[in-house]
Amino acid sequence: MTALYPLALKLTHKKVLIVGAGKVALRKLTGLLDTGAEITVVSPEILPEIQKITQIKIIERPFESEDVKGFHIIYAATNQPAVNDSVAQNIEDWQWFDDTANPQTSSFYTPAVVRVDGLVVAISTENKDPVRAKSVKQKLTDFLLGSIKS
Ligand SMILES: C[C@@]1(CC(=O)O)C2=NC(=C\c3[nH]c(c(CCC(=O)O)c3CC(=O)O)Cc3[nH]c(c(CC(=O)O)c3CCC(=O)O)/C=C3\N/C(=C\2)[C@@H](CCC(=O)O)[C@]3(C)CC(=O)O)/[C@H]1CCC(=O)O
Ligand SMILES: NC(=O)c1ccc[n+]([C@@H]2O[C@H](COP(=O)([O-])OP(=O)(O)OC[C@H]3O[C@@H](n4cnc5c(N)ncnc54)[C@H](O)[C@@H]3O)[C@@H](O)[C@H]2O)c1
Repeated sequence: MTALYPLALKLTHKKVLIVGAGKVALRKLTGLLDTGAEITVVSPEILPEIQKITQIKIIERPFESEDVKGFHIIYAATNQPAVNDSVAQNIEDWQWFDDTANPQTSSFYTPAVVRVDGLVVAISTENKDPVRAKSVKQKLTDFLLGSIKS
């Protein structure tokens, strides 16, 4: 596999679309909320925790192919692989796309992120072991918090 390339992106005023509004979508949203991105969610059913978020636009219906137009970053996070695939098929070359359940069609993956004392550390397993990314995040957080105290 070719090497992945990490970036620290400024997302202020960038347009982000999340297709689906379940548990995975909520996790992506949680990571994006403080970034200044302009976030839209499209999904027929919306988790109550997502419904409560005031600074995002919610479109309460199934995905339509035109929805991806103009978005810089698009996540497919539905529980329907065929819907995620139809999002992928409408992505243009300049758009960044993450099918949260399909590395083949994705052009990036979402890392686990640690923010401690002015450091931002992103941990990726190159999509091989997300649970390991979560566990390394916890250990690194404990280590960094410990190193601040000492
Ligand atoms: C790091 C984190 C960031 C985030 O999501 O924001 C993240 N997953 C997290 C948690 C988590 N993921 C899963 C569980 C349930 C475990 C269980 O069942 O016990 C939990 C734990 C939980 O939920 O607590 C399962 C899982 N995840 C993926 C699949 C594959 C699939 O669906 O096919 C499966 C099913 C696997 C299976 O069933 O075998 C795929 C992806 N998960 C990624 C990221 C990307 C790759 C990152 C990398 O390179 O390592 C990618 C490709 C999605 C993407 O790129 O968007 C976040 C850490 C939370 C934190 O920060 O605390
Ligand atoms: N990336 C990860 O970390 C991870 C972890 C576990 C599972 N998964 C995968 O992600 C999928 C989603 O998981 P979840 O727990 O969020 O599921 P979920 O059931 O909580 O949510 C699915 C969402 O998709 C929406 N949806 C269904 N059809 C749609 C359509 N036509 N248009 C737009 N939205 C539509 C539903 O309304 C719902 O909001 C799972 O099926 C699994 O394959 C990924």
